Amino acid sequence: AKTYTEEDAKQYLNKLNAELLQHSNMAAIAEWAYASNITDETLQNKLKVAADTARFQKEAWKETVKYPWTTYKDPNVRRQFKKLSVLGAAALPEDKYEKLDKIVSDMQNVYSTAKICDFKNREKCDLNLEPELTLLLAKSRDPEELKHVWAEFRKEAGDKVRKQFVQYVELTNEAARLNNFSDASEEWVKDYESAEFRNQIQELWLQLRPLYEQIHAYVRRRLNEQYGDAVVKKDGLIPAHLLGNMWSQTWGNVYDISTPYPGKQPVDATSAMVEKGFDAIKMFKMSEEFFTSLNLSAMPDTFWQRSILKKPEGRSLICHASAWDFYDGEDFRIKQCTQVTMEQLLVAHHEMGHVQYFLQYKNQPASYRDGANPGFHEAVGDTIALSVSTPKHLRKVGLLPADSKDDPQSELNYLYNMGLEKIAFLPFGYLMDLWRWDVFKGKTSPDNYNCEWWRLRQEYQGIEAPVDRSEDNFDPGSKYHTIASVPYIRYFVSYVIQFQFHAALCEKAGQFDPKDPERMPLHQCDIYQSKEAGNLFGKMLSLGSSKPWPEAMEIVTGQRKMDASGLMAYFRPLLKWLEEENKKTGEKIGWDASAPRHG
Ligand SMILES: C=C(C[SeH])C(=O)N1CCC[C@H]1C(=O)O
Ligand SMILES: [Zn+2]
Repeated sequence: AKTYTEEDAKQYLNKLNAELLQHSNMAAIAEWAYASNITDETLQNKLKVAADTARFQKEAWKETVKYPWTTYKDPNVRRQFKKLSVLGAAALPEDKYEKLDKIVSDMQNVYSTAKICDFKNREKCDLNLEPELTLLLAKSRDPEELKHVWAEFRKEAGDKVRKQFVQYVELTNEAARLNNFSDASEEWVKDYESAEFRNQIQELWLQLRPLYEQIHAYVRRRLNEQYGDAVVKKDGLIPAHLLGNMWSQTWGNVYDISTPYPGKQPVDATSAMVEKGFDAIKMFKMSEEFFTSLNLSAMPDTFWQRSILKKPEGRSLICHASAWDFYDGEDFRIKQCTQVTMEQLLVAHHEMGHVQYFLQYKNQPASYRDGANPGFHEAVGDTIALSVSTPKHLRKVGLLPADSKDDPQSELNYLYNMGLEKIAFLPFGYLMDLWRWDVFKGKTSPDNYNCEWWRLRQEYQGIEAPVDRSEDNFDPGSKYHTIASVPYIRYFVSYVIQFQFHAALCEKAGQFDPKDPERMPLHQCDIYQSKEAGNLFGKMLSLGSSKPWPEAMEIVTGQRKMDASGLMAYFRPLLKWLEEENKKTGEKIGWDASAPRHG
């Protein structure tokens, strides 16, 4: 019989690694072909290649688990076997695997091709989420038009996939149990490698909730001024359609109707980008240049040849922005239906952060080609974008008027605008998987999917639906990650740790001193062209998932915990101002959890 010594195991890992990369490359090519051009044949090809890959993974797994890897001495060998011993969805019988893959593909198709009729011109019925509905929700100040867009999209997207989603939950849980998890929620948090992870997240939310309640109270007051009591009550829940975003997850698009100090220098570079003739390529070239200024990697030629950076005409595709690793060390791509706006410039940096991570760990073995944990992968680009967003940096690159200066009121406006992106997001980033964890555990059953969703939206975000909701609706399914089976707590983690990374890199760049934060405020820091900061970041990025994430965290920040210190330091001046302002206007902070439901 074959022996399974540690030496044998190392040989086995080398052989298996090459095969895994080869299959991952083929699977990525087939997935890209479908996501960038949705047709019956690209779907069939994707399902076939995925089934072949699953068959290979299952065969490999049967061999992998024969190795007594927990007895091996080399922690690196043990760690690779630990990761390779979780087979994932490929553990399902082949017919069920294909059924699950088809369901998720079809749900993405429904979501990505959903179209509605225009509010004003009911004959025009070809409005897509990107770019038309996104633009309407950002720019319209007509509550009735906003309500129409909000409700009609949900009819065409989430409501249409409710039945498939129920089957998706059953199959995903079946796969998790075949991997010895009690349900899919346990498998979804495994990469955080801590039994305390969900408690840590809850602790962070309790620490950050006061900050959220302050900005919520201020925005509610400004929306009440804008739209009146009949549309927005002064002390209740904020109707979801007024917040400038299809999911009310970031509120940057209501900055211009809630500016603390109007008439000061702009904080948004969109008009300058349009004026200077920016296009998608220029936005991504600008992002690449920031990374190379840090002594991090440029994009390989194939990136510019094969990425899709503008929405192609005349075909269906998944527009939701994504970054792709093709696991051959050369082929890395982004697919983004880019619009020329500041918000999209930041999304471009977000996606380029993913590709930078791919590039930094491209020599790691297959099982280590991931973020230290999924939150790390989401935090790379956003960390850089915290520097890019500063008025100082935007002036330096000619995207804000050079003569503008950083007077206290302009600074507050800037911090408020950042708060509308980063603080407003926190409860949404948390509740997405609070809802799904309970669905996978069976605590939330199909007959109260939507009721539970709106209970969480009310409890955590203090928002409500602008029109009546029932179990005929399926609003969670109108969010991409729900129907694409992409976990979401990674973004909550990212929005916390990106400020820890920013504080540490700013310190390294000599732009922040935690012992004297007043001297150089963290929100003014721009690490542009700091090779010291870039080298420190690169040291962590190159590890991939080869070490437990606290070790990766320690490389950058000198300590091993995920904590709110960076975020609180960054927003301290804003919190102080919001508390004073809300006290001055006598705002009620928070909302009644049992406030009567709208409509
Ligand atoms: C841009 C991406 C691709 Se990973 C994304 O899905 N994000 C980035 C921020 C939160 C989340 C969302 O859009 O819901
Ligand atoms: Zn991302």
